[in-house]
Amino acid sequence: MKNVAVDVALAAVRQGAISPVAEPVPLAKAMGRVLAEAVLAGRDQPPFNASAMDGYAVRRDSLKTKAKQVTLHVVGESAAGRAYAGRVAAGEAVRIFTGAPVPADCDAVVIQENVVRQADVIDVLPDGCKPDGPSHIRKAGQDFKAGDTLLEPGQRLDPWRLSLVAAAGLDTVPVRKRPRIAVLCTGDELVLPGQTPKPDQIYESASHALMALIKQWGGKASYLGVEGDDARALHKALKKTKADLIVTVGGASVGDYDLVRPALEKLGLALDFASVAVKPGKPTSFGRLTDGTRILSLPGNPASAFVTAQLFLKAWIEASLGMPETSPFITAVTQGPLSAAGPRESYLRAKIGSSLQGQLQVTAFDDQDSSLVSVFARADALIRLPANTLPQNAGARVEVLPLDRL
Ligand SMILES: Nc1nc2c(c(=O)[nH]1)N[C@H]1C(S)=C(S)[C@@H](COP(=O)(O)OP(=O)(O)OC[C@H]3O[C@@H](n4cnc5c(N)ncnc54)[C@H](O)[C@@H]3O)O[C@H]1N2
Ligand code: MOO
Repeated sequence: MKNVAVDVALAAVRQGAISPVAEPVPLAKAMGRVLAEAVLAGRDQPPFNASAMDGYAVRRDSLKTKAKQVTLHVVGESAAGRAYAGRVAAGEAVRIFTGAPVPADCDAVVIQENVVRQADVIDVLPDGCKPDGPSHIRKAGQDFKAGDTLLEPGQRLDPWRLSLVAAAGLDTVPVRKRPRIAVLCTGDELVLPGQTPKPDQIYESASHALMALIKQWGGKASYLGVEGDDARALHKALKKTKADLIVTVGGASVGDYDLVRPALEKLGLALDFASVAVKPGKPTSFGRLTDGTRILSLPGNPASAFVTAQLFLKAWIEASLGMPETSPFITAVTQGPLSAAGPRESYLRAKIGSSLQGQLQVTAFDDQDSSLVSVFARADALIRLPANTLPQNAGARVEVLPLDRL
């Protein structure tokens, strides 16, 4: 397959994912990891009828009266973690606190604001005696019930899902192993930040973003550094790398110094596709080496590398973690006119906002050159224009891919 459409490339990348492997991790280290198994509830939550307020647990029929207020005897106390185990008869009450088990005989809690207490006697004021008033009781299992599936395999653990795992009582979670991804940059013109560039050199700026994105998306990133435009050195660096996926950056196009492909071919590269009809990012390729290592070659222009990473690297990682395929797109209205797309599916760096009417709006940056690092640093979304999209007027609805900004 030579030059393929984005959806064809995406299908090939997902097809080329590695098989997910499970490993247990402590809950404290599970943030961002993807579940290998469903999380089931072992017991009801709450496990007992619990008071939602501080006050007095009573039998509702004790509150039925024609008088203005009811007098009850306080026979005990139920605190969170220290239940009252005795019986409660009509005319009796138990002092109770938020989160404490409601005694078996009681079916309502009168909040303490509606009570006047003297020693072991309470007078329930009229506001506390309403027969159809709230019970202030959280029923056992209101949150979830024993046996419920709380989380599905393939779901990523975020702070709120971690809380749910903790509420189910698990201290260890079965998650999918993070695929190992090595990033190699190429080009004689590149020096590392902190080094002194010659007048014809620039700083290597793509790998830091790619490594951070790999980690955010669930991979284990390692940096192979920068190799110059030297076929033998490239071959050597690639040959000794142990990874599930090697991401190369730069040297992917058709110039005399685009030496990544020949170096990979010496290692038995079999390509699924050699380039993609996408702008930016055309010189993106994917395949595997004889030893099974997957190869994703991204173009060197930073914006091209970041757009193709967003599309293909993310999809590969998610498929290798066994995550379900979901569409990342939302719809918004373009604030300005947009030029025609041309024969490649196009991704414009853009900023999302909202109008006074609450409509989601998106504004493409004027300069869409694929070398621009500064524009990506300001963008929070990509506008997707299918191949051959005609010029769009301001106000047209467009598909938008929000970036995973922190
Ligand atoms: N005659 C043609 N020329 C080009 C074509 C083409 O089809 N025919 N394609 C163009 C397109 S599209 C792109 S995108 C670029 C990509 O080329 P490469 O992947 O070979 O990338 P390089 O030439 O190595 O670098 C391009 C550009 O990016 C800078 N770069 C590279 N790596 C980094 C890095 N890690 N950090 C910062 N900047 C980096 C590099 O200095 C170049 O300026 O090819 C077009 N040419
Ligand atoms: O595809 Mo290149 O990435 O257009 O600049």
